[in-house]
Amino acid sequence: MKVLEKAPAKINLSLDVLGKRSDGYHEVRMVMTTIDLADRVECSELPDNQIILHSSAPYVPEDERNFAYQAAQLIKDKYAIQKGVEITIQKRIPVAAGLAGGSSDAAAAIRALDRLWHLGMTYEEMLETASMIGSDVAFCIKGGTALATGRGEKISMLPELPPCWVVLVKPDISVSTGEIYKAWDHIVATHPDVDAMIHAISDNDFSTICYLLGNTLETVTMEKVAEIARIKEHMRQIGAEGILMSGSGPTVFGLTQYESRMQRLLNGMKGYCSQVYAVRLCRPFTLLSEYE
Ligand SMILES: C[C@@](CO)(OP(=O)(O)O)[C@H](O)COP(=O)(O)OP(=O)(O)OC[C@H]1O[C@@H](n2ccc(N)nc2=O)[C@H](O)[C@@H]1O
Ligand SMILES: Nc1ncnc2c1ncn2[C@@H]1O[C@H](COP(=O)(O)OP(=O)(O)O)[C@@H](O)[C@H]1O
Repeated sequence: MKVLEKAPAKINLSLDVLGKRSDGYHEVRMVMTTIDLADRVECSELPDNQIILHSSAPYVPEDERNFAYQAAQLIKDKYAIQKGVEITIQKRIPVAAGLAGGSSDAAAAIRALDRLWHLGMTYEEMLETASMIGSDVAFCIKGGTALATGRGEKISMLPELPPCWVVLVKPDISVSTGEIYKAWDHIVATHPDVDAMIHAISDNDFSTICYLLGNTLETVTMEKVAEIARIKEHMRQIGAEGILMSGSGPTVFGLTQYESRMQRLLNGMKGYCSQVYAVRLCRPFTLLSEYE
């Protein structure tokens, strides 16, 4: 038997850091949403007790360092599964981009293995496994639009965003999430208004959502990657209604409700950067346990 799951990328609409915790992580408050730029994760049962993983992208580990591999190992241990699995990941999400590609692959593997091995996992059980892999994996279990708190693993679902286009521009450079958080400790931070963003989403108010976009990590990454400021300025000139860096970066996204403006952004930014995508938003997943 084979099970296929889509693994969509996320963007952060509002990302605030409240401070450093005693466990080394940072306490965050962030509003995130999934977008229709997605990897594909396929899980096929193997008769013998092993995990094999293939990825279509270079530089993505295919052993226990891969987050989807870790998901399979954790589930096999927790549910005492004596069978194996072959995981094939077709990567479309740029790697180390602030788009949570690896986290979403892990979440997709959890959903896929729940179906493959008929485990009947509840959402809470999936969240528990997700949190053992990485901070962003819990959000990726259901996707959609949500508030994430704690180190990112506590999820409260929010209403869906008004429909819009998301244009993504990924500079040809990668940053380390850990280093960006560490550098944040030494800056005078600006704090986005996360509560106002939640209200704007509840009001379905697209222009206020655009106005309130904010990411406290942006200043840090911008100091390291000068191109981010240039991309933002270029997108502003073309006419994106809201512009922000996602996560720890370096990907910048622009929002627009107009197809003509999306086309202008896509064409304008393609001449400027090699990795440019225009996508829609994604609805949250309905989990198998929620059908019952
Ligand atoms: C910044 C965000 C925003 O959504 O996304 P990305 O830029 O990675 O997409 C996340 O907080 C990233 O989450 P994730 O990528 O899962 O991070 P993890 O693997 O858990 O942690 C990587 C490293 O980042 C730091 N870290 C992460 C999360 C957090 N709340 N505080 C931290 O200080 C820690 O140093 C940790 O060792
Ligand atoms: N399935 C995966 N896809 C991509 N990267 C992965 C995966 N599993 C583990 N990784 C590791 O995680 C690192 C961060 O990848 P990614 O999740 O794409 O970053 P970000 O959260 O910044 O978007 C990569 O450099 C890679 O070594």
